[in-house]
Amino acid sequence: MSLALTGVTLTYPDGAGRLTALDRVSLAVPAGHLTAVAGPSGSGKSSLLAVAATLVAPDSGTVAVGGVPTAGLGRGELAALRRRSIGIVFQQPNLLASLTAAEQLQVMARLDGRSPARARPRALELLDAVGLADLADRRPHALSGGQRQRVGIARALMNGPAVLLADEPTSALDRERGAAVVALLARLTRERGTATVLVTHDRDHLDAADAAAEIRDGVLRPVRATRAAPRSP
Ligand SMILES: Nc1ncnc2c1ncn2[C@@H]1O[C@H](COP(=O)(O)OP(=O)(O)OP(=O)(O)O)[C@@H](O)[C@H]1O
Repeated sequence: MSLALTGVTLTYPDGAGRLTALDRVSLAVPAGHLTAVAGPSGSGKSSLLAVAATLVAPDSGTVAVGGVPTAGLGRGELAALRRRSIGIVFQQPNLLASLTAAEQLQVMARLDGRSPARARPRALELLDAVGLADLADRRPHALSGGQRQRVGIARALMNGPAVLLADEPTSALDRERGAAVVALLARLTRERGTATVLVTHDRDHLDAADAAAEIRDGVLRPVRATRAAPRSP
């Protein structure tokens, strides 16, 4: 299993007591599968991704990324695991204003201690995969919101992660462009073999996923078991 959360409970301080953000959550995502998790505001979606991204350690339960249990790892080892094995797509892509689309991706290689210049062919290949081959040298101000989000998705794949985590990547887009971004995530998940988790408040996006779950008050419930995703025509 490329991503496995088992019995994960996460609490936050809340006045004199604790607020349970995740309540014994288990989630297993194999390589090449997209799991979508829908839930209303405050249900625990961001907390779920933060734990899966190894940014927050759970109070109890275990997280394994690419088959590696994270519990015994130190800060440096966790940071290396995140750089190499986890890609994150944010609500807003937060692109750097002065860099072109290709350079946004090449920066990822630099952060991993590799040459940005040598990473350019891979950056161009990924921009092609997200439908932006012709826009590689555009800066963010000259890209639409949907195009910027596609750059964010390509950037998340730059280091060839085993796990791809997408935090409401459609929230700043209209319905049509949002659906296109989810379809793109589903296709890239199959093509690149990532274990992908998409969290969303929009239940309509569940249909595009291989497996669907719902989260409420920190409790995760499957709404549809794993099935083969519909193939795009
Ligand atoms: N750092 C924190 N300290 C205390 N409570 C927190 C903290 N972060 C989140 N919470 C609480 O934990 C619960 C789950 O929050 P979380 O951000 O995971 O929900 P969400 O589903 O992502 O919400 P949204 O869709 O609004 O982003 C909420 O009740 C929230 O108020």
